[in-house]
Amino acid sequence: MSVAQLLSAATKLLDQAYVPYSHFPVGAALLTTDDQIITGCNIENASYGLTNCAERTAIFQAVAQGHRDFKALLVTGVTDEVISPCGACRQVISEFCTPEMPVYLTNQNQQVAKMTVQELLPGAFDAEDLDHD
Ligand SMILES: O=c1ccn([C@H]2C[C@H](O)[C@@H](CO)O2)c(=O)[nH]1
Ligand SMILES: [Zn+2]
Repeated sequence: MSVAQLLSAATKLLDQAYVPYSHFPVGAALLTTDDQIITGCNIENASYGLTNCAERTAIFQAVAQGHRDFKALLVTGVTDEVISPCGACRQVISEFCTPEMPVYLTNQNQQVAKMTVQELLPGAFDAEDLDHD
C-alpha cells in the first residue's frame, strides 16, 4: 500500500465533505494493519464547534467497523501548504495510533510532509495519565 494510494483515497473524500460554512473540504485516509483503507471527511454543523474533522471521522469510522490497529494516516486539503491537523485530532490520533506511526500531511499540489504521531503531539495525555492514588 503506497502513499499515492492513500492520497487517492483521501482525495476522493473531498467530494463528500459537508462544508457549507467554511467551504474548506478535507479528506483523510487511515491504513489498517490488515491493509484496509478507511476514509473520512470533515462534517460541519451550524453550531460550529460540533464540526467533526476529516481525521476524526476516519478514525471513528474505522473503530466503528471494528478496527483498532493502524499503520498510517494521510490527510489532504485544497491548500497552498500541506494541511495540519488541529489539536483535537492530534489528541484522538494519539489515542488510537502508536507514537511512531507515520502521518502524511498533504495537499492537492502533490506536496507531502511525513510526521510521526509523537511529533504531532509530544506529551499527549493518555491512559497512564489517568492513574492516581
Ligand atoms: O486538519 C484539518 C483541519 C481542518 N479541518 C476542517 C474543520 C473545518 O470543517 C474546516 C475549517 O477548519 O476544516 C479538518 O477536517 N482537518
Ligand atoms: Zn481536527
